[in-house]
Amino acid sequence: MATRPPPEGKPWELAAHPRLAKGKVVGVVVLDGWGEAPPDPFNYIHVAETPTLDALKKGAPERWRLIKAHGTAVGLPTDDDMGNSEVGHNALGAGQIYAQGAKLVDLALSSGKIYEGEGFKYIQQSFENGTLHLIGLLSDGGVHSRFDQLQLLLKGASEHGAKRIRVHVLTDGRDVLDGSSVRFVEMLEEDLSRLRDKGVNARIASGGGRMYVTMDRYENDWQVVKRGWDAHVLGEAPHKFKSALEAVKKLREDPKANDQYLPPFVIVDESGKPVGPVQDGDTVVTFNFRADRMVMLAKALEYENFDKFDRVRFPKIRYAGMLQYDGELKLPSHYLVAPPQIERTSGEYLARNGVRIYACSETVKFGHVTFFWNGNRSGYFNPSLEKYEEIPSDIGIPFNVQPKMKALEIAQKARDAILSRKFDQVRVNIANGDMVGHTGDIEATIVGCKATDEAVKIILEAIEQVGGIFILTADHGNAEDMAKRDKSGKPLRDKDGKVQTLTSHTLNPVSALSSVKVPIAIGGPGLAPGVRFRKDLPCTGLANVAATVMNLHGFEAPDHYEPTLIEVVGN
Ligand SMILES: O=C(O)[C@H](O)COP(=O)(O)O
Ligand SMILES: [Mn+2]
Ligand SMILES: [Mn+2]
Repeated sequence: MATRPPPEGKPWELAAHPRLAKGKVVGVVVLDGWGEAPPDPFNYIHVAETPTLDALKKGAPERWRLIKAHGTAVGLPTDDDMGNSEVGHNALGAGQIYAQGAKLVDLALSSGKIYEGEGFKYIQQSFENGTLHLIGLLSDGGVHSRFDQLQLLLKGASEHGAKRIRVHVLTDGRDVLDGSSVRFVEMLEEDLSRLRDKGVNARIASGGGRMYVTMDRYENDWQVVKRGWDAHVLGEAPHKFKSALEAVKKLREDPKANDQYLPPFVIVDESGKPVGPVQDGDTVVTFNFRADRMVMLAKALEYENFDKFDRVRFPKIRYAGMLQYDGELKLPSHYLVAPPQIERTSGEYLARNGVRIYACSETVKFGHVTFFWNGNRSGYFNPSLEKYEEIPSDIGIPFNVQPKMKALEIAQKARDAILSRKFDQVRVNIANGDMVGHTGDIEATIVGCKATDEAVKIILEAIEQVGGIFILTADHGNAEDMAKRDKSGKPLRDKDGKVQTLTSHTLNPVSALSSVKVPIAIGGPGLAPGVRFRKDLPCTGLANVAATVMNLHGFEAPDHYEPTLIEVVGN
């Protein structure tokens, strides 16, 4: 991975493409969670009415194809790893494949290097007298965290001196099946009991469902993080239990309960006292490797000056992230594993070559099309050439209740940006396939997919009006398959005969189709007539898109980029 290192010291100037003109407006549309799968009653993209997107597929066979969006094609440890927004947008924007957080943590743990690094040495200093708190997502989804990494870290930390450990668990049900929280808590309790046998005072101290407690992103709703702070740090929550297993089982008895949205809880001792609030002299590690849903908590844990909610108490702790979550903000300042150094992204190249860029999405995906796209870098490369616009997402309402989300608003902003002719690239992320897909609500997902199609129509019409070019793709799958399946591809049913809903991103279990592919389409009146997708590149993925986009802007891509998907034939 990252086989061809970026050319240090090489010029930033891009050569002109020999056949493609500069100066066309290029609309770059990323449909979030929009994979390609065979027609099927659980393929809600197929079930929904999507005439605009259907026309792209049927209308121009040389300008529509599939590319890989999961596993090693996006820098994940194996091809059994489903894709996600972070690695997807990193690959789309960077044009190169980097070993991603999940893999870097695996390597650091298996080699033991994690325990030799500055970050671990820093937290280790508090092991003698303080408690080690581990906060993160309890899941084997491999998107934000992995259970086996937590297990190794618990074992390794205790072998390296941690005597008192408290784990604060966020239940998933989004990247893994709803209800799996019970099994994960059971497995964690077994591990902690083994540690106790070895004399380590180890317990689960608090928890809650990831979407309601702690793991908000892009500052959509600080109340989510406050609920986490109260439970994990202050030891206060509306629900108190003697054990985490009792907590998840009891809280799930509510017929509307769901792992993603479990209320916050704390574990208390016989006298009703919380077993593990964070105190002065303690250490906190947030064990998620992925940044977006840990940055807000990291700010609360690290910043002396903080006004997003009343922390009540700001304990003097040593805090480290599994990774550094924001390289620009240097947040957190201490971390156990160095994040991938994603360099020379297409955004930076294009800005340095005078391309004016507009990027837009709604809050829940805004960082995807800016921060992730630009290699986990916040801010502009050149503020005089770029404009990033965020449309506030709905707060406090699940996306199945408002499944159209802000698709139309994003499309209208994109249309205005295209028609203004102030920008050469207008880039958007349309979130519905993913965000509504994660709710597992069938009817809502169909509405969301239809809204996506309508938004695309608006953008393509604007491109048509200015004689521009569009390139449309996705970052990973989600809404195209919402049934959990057996190895033969047959939907799995629960004990009542109901098909089990797949709320996660997709990974087709059928061996012959075991890769997840997303569509990519190009077109628009500005596209030179001889442009078509190459046929000599059978193994392509999201990382091939950046070179393609550069070509559409009239530039050759740098040599170290994954190859372009297009060629120009004829005269
Ligand atoms: O954070 C989330 O919402 C999910 O775990 C992954 O979805 P995303 O990769 O599309 O953001
Ligand atoms: Mn996504
Ligand atoms: Mn998602």
